[in-house]
Amino acid sequence: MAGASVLPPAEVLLSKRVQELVLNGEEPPTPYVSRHDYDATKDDYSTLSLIPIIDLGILSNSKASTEEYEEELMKLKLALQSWGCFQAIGHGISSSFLDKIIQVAREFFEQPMEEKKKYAKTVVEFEGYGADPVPEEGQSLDWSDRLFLDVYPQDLRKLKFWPENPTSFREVLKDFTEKTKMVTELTSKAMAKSLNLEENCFLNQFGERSILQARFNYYSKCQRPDLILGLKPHADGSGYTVILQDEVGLQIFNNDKWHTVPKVPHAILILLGDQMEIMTNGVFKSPVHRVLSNSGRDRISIAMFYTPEKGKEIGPEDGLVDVERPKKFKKVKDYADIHWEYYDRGMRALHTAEA
Ligand SMILES: O=C(O)CCC(=O)C(=O)O
Ligand SMILES: [Fe+2]
Repeated sequence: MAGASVLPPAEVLLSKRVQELVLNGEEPPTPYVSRHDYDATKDDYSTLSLIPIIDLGILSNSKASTEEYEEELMKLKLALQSWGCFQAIGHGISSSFLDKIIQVAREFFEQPMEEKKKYAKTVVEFEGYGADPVPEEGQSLDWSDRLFLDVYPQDLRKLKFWPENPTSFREVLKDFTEKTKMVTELTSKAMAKSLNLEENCFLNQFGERSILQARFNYYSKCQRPDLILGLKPHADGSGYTVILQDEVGLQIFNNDKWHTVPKVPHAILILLGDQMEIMTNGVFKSPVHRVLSNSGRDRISIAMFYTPEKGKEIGPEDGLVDVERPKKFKKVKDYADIHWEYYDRGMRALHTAEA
């Protein structure tokens, strides 16, 4: 690691992209060191997990009550109780489109720095090209670059941050937003049905102006995957998050172990955030997850955060509260803001919503 006696403050480091450090052949500066569990005798990727694969195609016809449908619904419920995530197939987005958006994301990140910096954010903002906002002193930094954009509702789009190159970027992202909305509708209904709730209950909690934010993540190759993480352990503050990945790297913490999310071609990972744990009164889990860095290859992921509308109160569904399972959470609004306050300090915010 760089052995300078005066550490550059995070603000200075974050004004430079990880991709720049790599291109300049610089060693990872100390604030990026965050990993303490590396075991050289084990292969990091060996615990390819048994994260359930759910066919949303089977669940898309909510009137069907075939054996196959009931079985898939049960699988979905078990997946979200035990893992808080699942790999969705039969989601209705074509493989060629998924390849296209990953390709467009890759083309964006592979451009020269000056082109990407046209969309640069400051170190305290969320939206735009750069890194997460500066965390509190002492918190480690992530070995990644990202482009973060509000994509829905449409009037919240700030096009000054939307790349014009590659030329298809904006169109593809608009399309992907529409398609992701369809997937969230299907998923929200299926989750409700799996819990014997009215199928629109979660959609109603998210509200008409439910939010979608896109985060394009680029994880550069890293010389020290034993010490440095692509993304530090966290749970999402969203309702839930829809994730595409072009390579393995994402890990879910479950039963005291990290499990690597395998690459299932053209599957989409649906990962619950804290707000779904609140709405389900703790029946479904919001899993802690992280991203490894890798010395051999880079990685692209696209995360779409699906979050209840601004200012809307959400809380546990009545149908999931009874004497045996008393209300675990209170009603909250704009939980994502609280989530970020705690995230900056390397903490989870879920306890602030406890009843
Ligand atoms: O890169 C990934 O696979 C996951 C990204 C993630 O967890 C996030 O952006 O919150
Ligand atoms: Fe996440």
